[in-house]
Amino acid sequence: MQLGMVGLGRMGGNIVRRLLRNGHTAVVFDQDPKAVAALVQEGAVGADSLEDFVSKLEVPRTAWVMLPAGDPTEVTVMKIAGLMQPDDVIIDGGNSFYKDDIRRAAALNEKGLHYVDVGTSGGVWGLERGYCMMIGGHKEAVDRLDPIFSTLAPGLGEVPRTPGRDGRDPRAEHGYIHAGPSGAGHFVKMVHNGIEYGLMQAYAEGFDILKHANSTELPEAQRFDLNIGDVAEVWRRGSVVSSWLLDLTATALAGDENLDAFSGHVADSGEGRWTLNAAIEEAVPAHVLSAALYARFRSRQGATYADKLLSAMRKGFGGHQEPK
Ligand SMILES: O=C(O)[C@H](O)[C@@H](O)[C@H](O)[C@H](O)COP(=O)(O)O
Repeated sequence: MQLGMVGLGRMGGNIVRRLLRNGHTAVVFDQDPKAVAALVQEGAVGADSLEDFVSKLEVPRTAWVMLPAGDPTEVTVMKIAGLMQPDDVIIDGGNSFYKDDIRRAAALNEKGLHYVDVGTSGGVWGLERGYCMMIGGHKEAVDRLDPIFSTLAPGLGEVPRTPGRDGRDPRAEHGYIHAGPSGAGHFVKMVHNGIEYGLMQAYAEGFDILKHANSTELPEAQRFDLNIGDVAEVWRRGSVVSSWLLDLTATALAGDENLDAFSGHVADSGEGRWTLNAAIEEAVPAHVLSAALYARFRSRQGATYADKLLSAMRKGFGGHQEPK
């Protein structure tokens, strides 16, 4: 099947590669002509503008937009929509806010176009391992795109089948779901990323405690000089907390246990905040996910104003002096 791809960064470029390697064809466009040229070398058809891109797509057209969420995606989706014909499909595969999907889908549906939101997980490993996809949109469009999704997905692989799933939608165990109408795909991906923050924070805090087990604050007999790289490694083997995030942790610690290459400043691109907004709108308690998001904010500050205020209060009621 032919797919058009706009945005040939780490995700878009590798999605096209995985499709080309598995017998599909692709038309590609990026602001950077070098990114286009690289994929043309690998068998894609290149385009030098969005107009050229749309003109090279087979009817009914399928254009996947893989750009940063917000303005870049909004502007590109709307521009492509203006160039397309009824029954064509635009896929937003980035990490868009689900309410933007709902709005965009309604605007595109008025023109007879389909809008499909695809939450895509797998990062730079997706080319080889496949991408986990959470899809929202009209059944007709999602079903039409099945050859693309089934190729991009990891497939059954070596993951043992879940007992009791016989007779259920087989797409889930192949690594993709049609979650519901427009926005549902990115809604599920948003919560996935909220959980990602919480899991990452849990590992980070646990390893911090292990790393400081030799603290001079502790009685000497209770100090442990632990090899935390080995702890990460052993937990990968049969422990309850084994996971891919732990695998990545073990790899990082095997490279440099002190993590000197990192400043400790941790960014966030929106999904964790949106997950908490959803929790508030649903009145669902989300203690861990909130704490994980705030830990990221905290990582970007030294001593905060709040910390100084805590010191001021301790000094006030107890005469405790904190060194400046
Ligand atoms: O599932 C994934 O493959 C990742 O979650 C991916 O989507 C991306 O790496 C995150 O968006 C980073 O999110 P933060 O910048 O918010 O950590």
